[in-house]
Parts: sequence; structure tokens; C-alpha cells
Amino acid sequence: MTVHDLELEHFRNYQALRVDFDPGVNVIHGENAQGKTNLLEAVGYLSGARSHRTRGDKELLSFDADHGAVRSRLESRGREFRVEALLFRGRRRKLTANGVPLKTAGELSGILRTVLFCPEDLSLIRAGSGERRRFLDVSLCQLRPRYAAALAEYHRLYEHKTRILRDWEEKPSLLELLDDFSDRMARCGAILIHHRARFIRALTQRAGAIHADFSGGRERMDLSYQTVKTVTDPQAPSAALYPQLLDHMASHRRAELEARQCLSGPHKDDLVVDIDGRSAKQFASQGQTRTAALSLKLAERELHQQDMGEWPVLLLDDVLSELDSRRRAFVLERIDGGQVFITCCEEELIDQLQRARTFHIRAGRLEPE
Ligand SMILES: Nc1ncnc2c1ncn2[C@@H]1O[C@H](COP(=O)(O)OP(=O)(O)OP(=O)(O)O)[C@@H](O)[C@H]1O
Repeated sequence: MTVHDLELEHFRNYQALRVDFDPGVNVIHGENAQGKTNLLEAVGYLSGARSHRTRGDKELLSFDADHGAVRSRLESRGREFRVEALLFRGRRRKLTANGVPLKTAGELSGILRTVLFCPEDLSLIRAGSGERRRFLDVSLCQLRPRYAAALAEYHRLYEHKTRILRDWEEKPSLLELLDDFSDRMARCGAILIHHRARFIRALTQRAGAIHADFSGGRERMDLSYQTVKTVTDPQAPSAALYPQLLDHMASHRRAELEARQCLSGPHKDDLVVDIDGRSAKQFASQGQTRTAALSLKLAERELHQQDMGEWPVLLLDDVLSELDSRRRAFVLERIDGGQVFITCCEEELIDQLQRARTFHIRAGRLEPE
């Protein structure tokens, strides 16, 4: 997959930008706060109309602008696409591909896939389970459209059930709906667990091998999937998982009513990361945390490649400067193949990336080469 060019209008600190990219490695270089991450964010937005830094589109619009645009010509699965996202303050965005309006943002993920690694990804290892579930969800939504649909439905049901549990004492009639919502959550939840388990199994093999290479064979990383306790084999077909989830919900019915929260279901799942048999969340050093998070992302990238037969676009935000020279060389070797965008502040890194095309950014503008 290749992003050939990008055009931005009133996007973050870019008033107007038009740039052609290299199909290989692109280095976005500049001092702090000049717009490197904003440019990477715009490339990432082409996949799934989603930003890794904000939920709402209005933050993407330049301060004081009431509309903006992201446009690109890109190549995916041997076809060329012209993708456009028009953003408005206070109005729904408009997405099109080759001039045809798109109904959902998911249709954009079907065209372009990206894998991003940014400093915030260290929380993949360090933070609570929510960050790791988000990682699973973002990957799986790109990989499996059925997963994306089940996840959206699960979130909707979760919100409804939470409202029932919150308000049932004031409005006891709501309780009549509770079991139906639990049943539907168990059906959707079974689909999520099945896909998560299979994805984690594939990820374990790849990420473990990458982490071993990364650490020069000195460390071993293991991943395991923690889900609802009554599930005996999470990789089983969703029809087999459904009654097991229902059992768990039934045994937690009273506790949910008392706690006024959904306590049962895959919204509490975790991806457990161990290094040399110990919890990475609790014991990993800063360097180990960075290596483990990066191994997960590089493994995710390889799974996309395996799935589609072509590399997703890799976005590395401010990653290399934090690695020692051996690990940096390892990453540069590993990302050979496919299109890559790397942001950096240091001139010396540019020298190391000899085959790359470099873009110098200052205050939301491209400096002439
Ligand atoms: N909606 C917006 N409109 C205008 N400017 C914005 C908007 N959002 C962020 N900015 C500004 O864009 C500038 C560049 O931000 P960006 O995160 O891209 O910096 P960077 O070059 O990656 O810097 P660093 O090396 O420090 O990470 C910042 O000064 C930020 O305040």
C-alpha cells in the first residue's frame, strides 16, 4: 500500500500543503512543535478517518477555521484511489473514494491500512488493560470487517445495559429488558473473543520472535489472553462461546445490579505481556517497555502483510531517537519493504537513513529541499 501524495487544507497547523511521497522510507524532519506529528496524523487519518490523538474531528481543524480537507492519491491491492475527507466545524464530515460517498469510516480502513507507533504506545505495556484492548480492537477492525461490526454493536449494547443497571432502582420496569441485553451482549461478545484469541495466537509467534531478535536473544516475551473466566477455549467458534458467556453473566447478575455496572463480558479482557516470565506491566524497564511495545507493533504490521499480501503503511512517530544504535539498526532493517513514515528532530538520524526521502517541516510548511 502506498500513499502517493497528500493535500491538506486547514488541518492542524497546516493551512495549505501539497506533497508527493516516496513509496519507500519518508523522513519528516523538523524542530519541536513544527507539525511533524500533525503530518503523520493526517496520513493515519486516511485509514479509517480516525486520529490517534483525538476522538473528535473538530480538533483537527486549524484554530479559527470552520472547514478543512485531507486528500490523497493512494494505491492499494493494485488499484488507485483518490480519497477525500472534508471536515466541518459543527457538521458531519464527508468521506469519498474515487468520488463515491462512503457511508462509514470503516470503508476507508478497507482501502488503506496503517500501523502507527508513537511515544504514547509505551502505555500499551505500562497502562491498564484498556490500552491493550484498544490495540486489539484497532488492529482487528482493520483486519476483520465482521469484528468491527460486532464491536460497534457490543459498545451500543453495553451503553444500554449500563443505563439499565444505573437507573433500575428509580425505574424498576427497566429490569424487564436486562436479560435480553445480556443475551445480545453474550452473542456479540462471543464473536469478539473468538477473533481476539486467534489474533493473539498469531501475534504471540511473531512478536516473540521479533522481541528475541531485538534483545539479541537475551529476553523472551510471552503474550497470553485473559478473558471471561467461564470460557474454556477462547479460540472455539463463537456459537460454543456464547453459552459460556451467558453462564458468567447469570452468575454475576446480582453483583451487576448491586454495583450498577456491567461486570461480565469481554469489555474487561486483557492481553497479558510477560518478559522472562514476569509481568512486563509491573517489572519492565523503560528500554524493555519500548522494545516490547515496538515488537507488538512490528508483529501487527507483519500480520497485515500476511493477511493482504502487501505491507500496510507504517507510521513511526519520534521512535528512533529513543533507541540505542543497535536497536535502531534492528528496526531499520526490520522495516525494509513497504512504505514508512518516520518523524525525527535529529539531523544525524537522516544520515543513517540513506535511502530515505527527507521532508523538512517548519511551522506547518514544507521547506524547499
Ligand atoms: N487544531 C490546530 N490548529 C492549529 N495548530 C495546531 C492545532 N493542533 C495542534 N496545533 C499546533 O501544531 C503544532 C505542531 O504540533 P506537532 O504535534 O505536529 O509537533 P511536532 O513537530 O510533532 O513536535 P514534537 O517534536 O515536539 O513532537 C503545535 O504547536 C500545536 O500547538
